[in-house]
Amino acid sequence: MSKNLLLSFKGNKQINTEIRLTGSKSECNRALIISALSKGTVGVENLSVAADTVTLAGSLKSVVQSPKETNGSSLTVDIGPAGTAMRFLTAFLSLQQGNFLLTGTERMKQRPIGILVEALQSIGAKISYAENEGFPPLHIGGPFEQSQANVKIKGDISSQYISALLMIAPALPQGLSLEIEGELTSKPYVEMTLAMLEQTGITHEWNENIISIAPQQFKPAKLYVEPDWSAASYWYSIAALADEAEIFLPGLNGYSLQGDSKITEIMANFGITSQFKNGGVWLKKEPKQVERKIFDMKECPDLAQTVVVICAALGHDATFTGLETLKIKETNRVLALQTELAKIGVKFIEKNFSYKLDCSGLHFPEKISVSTYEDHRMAMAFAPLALKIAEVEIEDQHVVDKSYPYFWEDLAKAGFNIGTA
Ligand SMILES: O=C(O)C1=C[C@@H](OP(=O)(O)O)[C@@H](O)[C@H](O)C1
Ligand SMILES: C=C(OP(=O)(O)O)C(=O)O
Repeated sequence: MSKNLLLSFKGNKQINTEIRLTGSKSECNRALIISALSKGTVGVENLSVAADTVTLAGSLKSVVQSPKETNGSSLTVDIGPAGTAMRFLTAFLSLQQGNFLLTGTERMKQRPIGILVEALQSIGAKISYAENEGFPPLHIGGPFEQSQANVKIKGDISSQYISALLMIAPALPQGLSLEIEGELTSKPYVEMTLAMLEQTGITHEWNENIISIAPQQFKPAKLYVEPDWSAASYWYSIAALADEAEIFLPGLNGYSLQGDSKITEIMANFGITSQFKNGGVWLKKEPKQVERKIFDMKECPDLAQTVVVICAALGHDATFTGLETLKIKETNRVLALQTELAKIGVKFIEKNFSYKLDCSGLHFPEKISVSTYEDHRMAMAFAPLALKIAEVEIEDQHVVDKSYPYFWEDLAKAGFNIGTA
């Protein structure tokens, strides 16, 4: 495990900075898979430096370059902590010639994948579990002969299963018709997948709960990756916790494919305005009484920790809904939030499928030490607390590499003091 960091912010809590964010992890993951499926017809611009996308790019390269003889040997593909890559590769590798062992971190082996595996098996894919039923690692032997085009799939556990299937659909001889059962969680991510497929000429039909994609060729295209709005959310948090803030994030636009661009709307409630000009977004802090009491995170689960910590730090009692999927992400994020918020006297209480923040005991000690549970978003959501607490120790500095490797450098640029603990 890498070193812990000590964060502090000396002097006036005024932030005035320009931060160039890396490309969206979600857009990159899709662009890389689509590009690989298109066999080079589709190119990618502005690739992210996020470790998850670097790992996915490396895995795809190793698969393409691996010898194709069928002597029974198997290529191990280890995607570490990258959940989206795990789900997308499960579908992608089913179509490739060869045998693969798809694995990841110990946490990855606890993140469910049975729904996607069953859907793929139902159309003929050859996948089996290497350890525990329903979880990675997986043995995948491809390619397969497609037995049918119709698939029923549960929509309320992870949208990544659906995106994974939609991306391989045009390359399947019969295409795919996905019937989504139950409510669809993280819907903007499915819309992002379809929009990026459209940019490469792939058409779809979406009628009620059925999404269909016929067999089609990818058209020559360049997929341009926008900076990461989930990463931008930490700058909204910094603006909210500072006394004064003016922050420019170049490259972000108001018509994003990323559902997490909803942070602009959420943070307007906290007096953080977002103005799109000069090729980016300008964040400004205006005085405002926070009134909104309910936040539904179903469409933007990756913003949950950011917004919960902002409310806690501002002593704003609010109710959160749509957090059902948080327990199966990099860590059990609900439990992690409950444990870490207790360190500033805030309770996060589960009641009838929603969570209520009780900030009545809020206090800022001289120092807190934040555990990060191998979750980049725990580190980044709690780091802005250094604007309220003299010393914030964050466990495992490299945990942020997953989506935002230059996070600490960017904080230093904005005026935070960063030392090793
Ligand atoms: O498709 C994607 O790129 C993602 C979908 C979301 O997952 P779920 O659909 O599991 O909520 C999100 O949390 C994840 O970080 C990225
Ligand atoms: C949930 C996340 O990632 P993944 O599922 O790709 O591991 C995330 O980045 O917050």
